[in-house]
Amino acid sequence: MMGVILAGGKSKRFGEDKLLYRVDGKPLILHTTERLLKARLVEDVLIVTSKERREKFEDLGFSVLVDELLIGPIGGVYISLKEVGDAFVVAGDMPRINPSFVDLIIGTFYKSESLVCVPVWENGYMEPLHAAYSKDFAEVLRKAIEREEYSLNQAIRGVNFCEIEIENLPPEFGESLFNINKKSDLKSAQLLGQNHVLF
Ligand SMILES: Nc1nc2c(ncn2[C@@H]2O[C@H](COP(=O)(O)OP(=O)(O)OP(=O)(O)O)[C@@H](O)[C@H]2O)c(=O)[nH]1
Ligand SMILES: [Mg+2]
Repeated sequence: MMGVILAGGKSKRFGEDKLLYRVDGKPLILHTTERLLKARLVEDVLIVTSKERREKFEDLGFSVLVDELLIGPIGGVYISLKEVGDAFVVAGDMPRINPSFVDLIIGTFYKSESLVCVPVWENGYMEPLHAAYSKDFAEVLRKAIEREEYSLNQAIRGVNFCEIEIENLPPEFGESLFNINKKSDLKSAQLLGQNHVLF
């Protein structure tokens, strides 16, 4: 299926466009896309961002879908499913994506009858920005957006979805969910990079 990378956020906590910020010699978003493309079940990737940033990502060599809504991740997921059908969606700020974990989620999705397959922590916390979505979920999202209900988590909880329990998996799969929100998160990203060999 298509890999979709959400890149329409404001990077408020980071203080400048985090997805173009260079980490280990290249923009953060390239770390995310390169890892996502290593998943066997991801055919290609697509960036979903604002009109203003379209060119910046095209210059990096990506296909770009413009998010006119900019109401948060729910809008990016909605537009992608409408445009490309089934998709594996991640946030652009996830430089430690584990391709085997992505394949596990997509494989589980294909075997299930669910509209969404999403990793879930023991405490119930869901990771909707590292999840497989059916094109049929677009209609559910359209209705939620129409009602001005912009919580992706709430929309998922309203349908038949499958949960992938993170704590039951190898610990390096959990690292896949690590994301960069503040400048200080970069330190942990680099440390992980030096100490762990994922594949
Ligand atoms: N297409 C799209 N992507 C979004 C939108 N809002 C957030 N994202 C992306 O979703 C991912 C996770 O969001 P956050 O970690 O909160 O990133 P952010 O919104 O840029 O950062 P903050 O402003 O600090 O919250 C990031 O890759 C964002 O670029 C949106 O309205 N549309
Ligand atoms: Mg984040």
